[in-house]
Amino acid sequence: MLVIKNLHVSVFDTPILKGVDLEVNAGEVHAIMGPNGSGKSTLSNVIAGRDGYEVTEGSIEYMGSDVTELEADERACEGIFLAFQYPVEIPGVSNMAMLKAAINSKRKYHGEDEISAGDFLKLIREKADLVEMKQEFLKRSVNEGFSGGEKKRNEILQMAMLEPKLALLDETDSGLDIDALKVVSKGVNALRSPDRAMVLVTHYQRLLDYIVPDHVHVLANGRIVKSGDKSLALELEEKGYGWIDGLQKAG
Ligand SMILES: Nc1ncnc2c1ncn2[C@@H]1O[C@H](COP(=O)(O)OP(=O)(O)OP(=O)(O)O)[C@@H](O)[C@H]1O
Repeated sequence: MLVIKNLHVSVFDTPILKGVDLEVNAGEVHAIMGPNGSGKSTLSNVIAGRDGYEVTEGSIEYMGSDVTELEADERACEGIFLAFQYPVEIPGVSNMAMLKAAINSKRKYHGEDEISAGDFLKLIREKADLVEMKQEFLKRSVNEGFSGGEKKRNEILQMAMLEPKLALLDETDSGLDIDALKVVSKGVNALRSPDRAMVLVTHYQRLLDYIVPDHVHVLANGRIVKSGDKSLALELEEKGYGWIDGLQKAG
C-alpha cells in the first residue's frame, strides 16, 4: 500500500529525513518510535502532503502511484488520513458539519452523490458509540473547549467516519489518561482491517500494549535505523535508544 524509497526531506533547506525506506502493506499496523526531533512527525506530515516540506530525493508510492506531487486534500480523498499531534480548534464550525463536509468532499472527488441526512446521522451515531463520545460533542464546535483526551477521541471519530485506507496517527497517546487511552485504542483496533494500514508515531510502549503493532521501526537522525516486531518496543522501553547501532554517535 505504501512504499517509501530513499526519502529525503528538507524544511527551510535543512535536511530532516535523510534516506527513509519503509514499506507498509494493507492490514498492517506499523509503529514509528525514536528520539525527540528525529523526524517522526516530519515523516507522517510528508506522507500526508502537508505544506512546508520539500522532498529533495526519493519517492512516496501509495496504492501503486507516486503521490509525491499530490496536494494534501487530494491525498486525503485518495484515502490517506492524518491525525494531528495537536488537534486544531475550529470555532463556529460544528463537529457534525465538519465531518459531513469532509465526507461529501471525498464523495464528490470520487464522483459520488452527497450522503443523505439519514445515512449521515446513522453513521455518526454508530461511530460516536465506538469511541464512547457523547452525542452533545457532535454539535459543539470542532475541538473548541475539548479536553486533550476529548480531542484525541474526536480524531479517532474523524478517522472512523472517513474510513481511510492509510491512517497516520501522530502521538495518539499524548495527554491521554488510562481510560481515554483504552477508548482510543479500542477505536483504533476496531478500525483495523485487512484492507487498511496504520502508521502510528509514538514515544510510548504503553500505547503498544493496547494497539499491538505488526512492525516497529526506530527513526533516528532522519533514517530508519532499526526495525523489528513488537518486542523491539519492549526492548526500547527497557534500554532506551543508546544501544542501537548508529545512535551512539547521535548521542
Ligand atoms: N516547520 C519546521 N520548521 C523548522 N524546523 C522544523 C519544522 N518541522 C520540523 N522541524 C525540525 O525537524 C526536526 C524533526 O522534527 P520532527 O517533529 O519531525 O521530529 P519528531 O521525531 O516527531 O520529534 P518529537 O519526538 O520531539 O515529536 C526537528 O529538529 C525540528 O525542529
